[in-house]
Amino acid sequence: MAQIAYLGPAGTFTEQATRSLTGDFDAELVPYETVPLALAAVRRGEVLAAGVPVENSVEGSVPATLDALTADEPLVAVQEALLPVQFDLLVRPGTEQGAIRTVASHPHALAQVRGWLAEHLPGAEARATSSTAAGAAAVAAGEFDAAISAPVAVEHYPSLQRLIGGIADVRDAVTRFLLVRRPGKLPEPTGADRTSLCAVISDEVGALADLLAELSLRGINLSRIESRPIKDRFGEYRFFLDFDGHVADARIGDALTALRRRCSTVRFLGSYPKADRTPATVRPNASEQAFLASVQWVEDVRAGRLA
Ligand SMILES: O=C(O)C(=O)C[C@]1(C(=O)O)C=C[C@@H](O)C=C1
Repeated sequence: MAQIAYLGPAGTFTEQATRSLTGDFDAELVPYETVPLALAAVRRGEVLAAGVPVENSVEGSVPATLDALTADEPLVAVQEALLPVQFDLLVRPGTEQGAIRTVASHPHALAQVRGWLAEHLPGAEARATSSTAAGAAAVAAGEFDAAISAPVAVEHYPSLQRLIGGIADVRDAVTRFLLVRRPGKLPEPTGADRTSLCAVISDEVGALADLLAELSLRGINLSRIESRPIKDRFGEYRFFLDFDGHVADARIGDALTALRRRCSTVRFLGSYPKADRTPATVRPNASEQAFLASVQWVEDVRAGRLA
């Protein structure tokens, strides 16, 4: 049976998302304490893939995931999932709301309930844990008074109880997750795909604008751009780009050849079906037929068949 890593322990949002991503095949889910550890297990071949959180509609990208994706040997995303995110406040039985002095959770989760905590637990101190479920485990162990957890967590920590449910500063908050593997056969194009990559450009006038122009000139819709510092050289950045389309599509392949020439480093991070299955809108002069016909035209000119 395939083993799939996820950010654990049991009861995280990532576990839930990874279960939905691996629902089609027999998989044993293996918890890891951090995203870098889960991705390292994929790189070593200890597990087939890992489910990782990548961005949240309220708090933005998950830096640990972006950094770990590019820190070492290449990995590629093969599937994507979106999960609505609301939280429970878990406590040991008998704990009253007024007695809560410490609240533990993942920093991304704490950021998504900052307003709620200020209003309902103004005296409580927020404590960061490696995941929401790690917060619940710490409360069960008596280290903190309460945890901000995924609604599924209470099933995994029977010594805890839900004091309050449905907590969220933003009602319709969503987190996006990826299933990541070592490079191999890519998912087939579906017409509703996303391509992710990471590019390093030189520090010169217009470099980022020129990179983006390569996409817009080919009618490619950019859905996310994010920069992360390179870390060992102050002022230099990696740009993470997500755009509509599959590397098998002519316009995307053409754009990638241009980016490869323009950027000092390009790392392909996958072409995979979009979770919401919204097809890419492609203008006529960027369609597959338009690209293939223009390549054919150049071949005919080169072969002396056309002028
Ligand atoms: O701690 C968890 O439960 C996670 O799966 C991590 C994570 C995140 O990194 O954003 C996932 C979803 C929520 O947005 C809060 C925390």
